[in-house]
Amino acid sequence: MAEKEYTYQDVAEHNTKKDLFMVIHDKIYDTTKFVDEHPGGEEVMLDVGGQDATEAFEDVGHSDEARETLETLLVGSLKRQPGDPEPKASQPSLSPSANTSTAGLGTALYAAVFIGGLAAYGTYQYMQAQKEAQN
Ligand code: HEM
Repeated sequence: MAEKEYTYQDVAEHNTKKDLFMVIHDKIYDTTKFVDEHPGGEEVMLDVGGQDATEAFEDVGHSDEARETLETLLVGSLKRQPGDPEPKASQPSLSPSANTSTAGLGTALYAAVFIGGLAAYGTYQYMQAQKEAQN
């Protein structure tokens, strides 16, 4: 069966108890049949009906069993359109600025070690010179 593609607009139309879709990790799930069986209650399901439920689903820390159930409800994948919200990632994404500052720290560390080395070398040279002056 070819995977059907839905836009956020398509999913948003399925937001009632009788017709309930949700987006989790950019996949579309038809949770209509499951909503009554949900151990976490129907209320929370209806809250995110027709929307991206990735964060809500992941925040609970659902079991592997819950994830297996989820897979049986798969009906398609999300067709992202310009202007749609970014994928909701549960893991913190590294922003470019965070990367730069980490790189900056590395460079500073190398610089510190290098300067330390120079100072030690300088001291050594100085002591050698002192020794020779004594002879
Ligand atoms: C189709 C999607 C979902 C499936 C298949 C699912 C399945 C389950 C299952 C099997 C449990 C029992 C505990 C476990 O095995 O982890 C559970 C508990 C729970 N779920 Fe979901 N769930 C879904 C979506 C959601 C969403 C979107 C929310 C929140 C907005 C939610 C909130 C909860 C909560 C709060 C519990 C804990 C209930 C308790 O411990 O008393 N679930 N879910």
